[in-house]
Amino acid sequence: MAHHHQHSHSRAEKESLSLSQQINAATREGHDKINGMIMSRLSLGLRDYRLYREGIFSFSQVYKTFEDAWMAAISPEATTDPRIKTALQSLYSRPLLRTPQLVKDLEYFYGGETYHGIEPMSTRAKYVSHIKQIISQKPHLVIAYAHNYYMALFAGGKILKYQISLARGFFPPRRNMAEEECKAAGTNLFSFEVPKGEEGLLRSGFKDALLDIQSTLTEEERTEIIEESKAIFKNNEMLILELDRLCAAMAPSPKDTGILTLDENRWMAFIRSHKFLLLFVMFFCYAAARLFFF
Ligand code: HEM
Repeated sequence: MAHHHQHSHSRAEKESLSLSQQINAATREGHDKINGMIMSRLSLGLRDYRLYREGIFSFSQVYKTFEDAWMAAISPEATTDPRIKTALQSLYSRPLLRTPQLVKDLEYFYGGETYHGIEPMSTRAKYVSHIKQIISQKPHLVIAYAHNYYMALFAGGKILKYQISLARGFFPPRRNMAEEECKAAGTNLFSFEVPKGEEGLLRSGFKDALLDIQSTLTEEERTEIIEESKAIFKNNEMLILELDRLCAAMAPSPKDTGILTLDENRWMAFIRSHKFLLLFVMFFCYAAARLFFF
């Protein structure tokens, strides 16, 4: 009886989950994995801004592609289904857009250097063409991209910004710019051009708008948004693995940033690289104990 009650209760709860909560629940595993992957690479990226800028270059391509596709889908001449067009218009908020902010970050980190384009056969390029194609076929999938890539900035993004701001000597000096100015010039990705203290309103504004429009979506569209969210986390992983290859080809300078990331892998790596030493120490202790006590 009690069991039955509990069961129906949890089912009722599940049915009342908002689309945002359903996305978060469906991507929890993927999220935890990417979270670990990014945090364990952060201290390396902060040793050399050339590694960090390679990373934000990848993500700038993602934001630019879905934001451009979004603008196209809600423009007056777009042929988007009016129902979806209205939904995408009500989610739109200019200060959320990351493309202009990432352009500023990249301009700062590249300075006078020539900015490389996107390599045709790269993971980035494939992800970009996937986003273009899927959004042109199913414009409601903009919601998956917007939810995951904007909400990310209000949780993990805050933590990243804080860690980046602590990194000593990370921000490359620029002519006529004090260190604080450099810091601001390189972290636009994580800042929103709204009056101070109103950032939370951007986040809640997006969530409220999504709550308002979710009932205008069909069951199938909602399912597709959840499925695409899972694909987004898989694709983020692919981007990170590509960055590993790209960064391995660049030699980071060995200076330490003093940033310790939450990283259990460090211990595993220590044990792996010192296993013979650890074995020897254990054997030695055992032998010493035998010698003394028996
Ligand atoms: C590409 C990478 C990432 C994406 C797309 C992403 C996306 C998201 C999304 C969509 C949420 C749910 C937010 C909400 O509904 O309000 C979230 C929550 C969160 N993320 Fe991330 N995230 C990413 C990386 C990270 C990283 C690297 C960290 C680690 C610092 C992190 C830490 C968190 C935390 C602490 C939460 C809040 C969890 C909660 O409230 O239950 N995320 N993220």
